[in-house]
Amino acid sequence: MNSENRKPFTVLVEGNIGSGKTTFLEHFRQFEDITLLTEPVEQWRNLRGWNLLDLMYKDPAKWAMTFQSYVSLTMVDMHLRPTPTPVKLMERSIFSARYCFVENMLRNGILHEAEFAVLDEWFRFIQQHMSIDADLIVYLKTSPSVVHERIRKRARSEEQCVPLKYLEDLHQLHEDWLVNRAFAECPAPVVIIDADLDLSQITDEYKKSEHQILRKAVDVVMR
Ligand SMILES: Cc1cc2cn([C@H]3C[C@H](O)[C@@H](CO)O3)c(=O)nc2[nH]1
Repeated sequence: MNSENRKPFTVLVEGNIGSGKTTFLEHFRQFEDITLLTEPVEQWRNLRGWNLLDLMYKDPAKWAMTFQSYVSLTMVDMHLRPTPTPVKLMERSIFSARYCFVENMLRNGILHEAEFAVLDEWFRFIQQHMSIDADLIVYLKTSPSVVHERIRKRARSEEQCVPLKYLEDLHQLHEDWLVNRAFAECPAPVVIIDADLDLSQITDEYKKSEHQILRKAVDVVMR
C-alpha cells in the first residue's frame, strides 16, 4: 500500500483519438497496486444535462473554449486525486490538453487568440502552483488513417464527423510534443508503443511497456 504522504508513481497514457488508450488502461486492471483513472468523457457528455462534447463538435468556434475549460478542470481533478496505490495510470493529462488539443484549436482558428491566452494562463498557473508532475508517459503512437477507421467503427456519435485532417494535425502535435520535443518541455520520459497493431498483436506491446512501467514504479516506490 502507498504510505499516505508519498506521491504515487504517475504514468500518463497519451495518444490520438482512437489510439487504444482505454484498452491499454484496461490491460492494467489486473494489478491491484495500480489505480486507473480513465478519461472522464461521461462528465464532458453530461455536465448538469449539457453534452459539451457534442456542442463542441457541432459548433467548435462557439463551444471549444467552454469545452476545453471544463476538460482542464476534470484533468486537474484527476492529477490531484489522492491514490491509495503506489502507481497511478491516467488517461491523458493537463499537458495533452494544452500541447495537443488547445494548441490544435488555436492553430486551426477554432480558438480565438484571447481565448487561447486565458487557457494558457490557467495552464501556467496550474503547472506552477499544483503538484501535477508525471513520472512516465506511455505514448500510443498511431497513424491518422488507422485511428480514423477505428473512430468510424467505434461509432461514438459525437465523433462521426471528425475529419482525417483533424486527426493528422493532432498526430503531428503528439509527435512534436512527445517525440520531436519541438515546442514544449516534456514532463517525463516517454515509452513509445506501436498502437497501429490490431488488438490480437498489441498485447505483446503492452507486456513490453508493463515491465518498463512496473520496473520504474518499483524503483520509485522502493526509493
Ligand atoms: C485533455 C484532453 C482530452 C480531450 C479529448 N477531446 C475529445 C477527443 C475525443 O473525441 C473525445 C474523447 O477523448 O474528446 C478533446 O477534444 N480535447 C481534449 N483534451
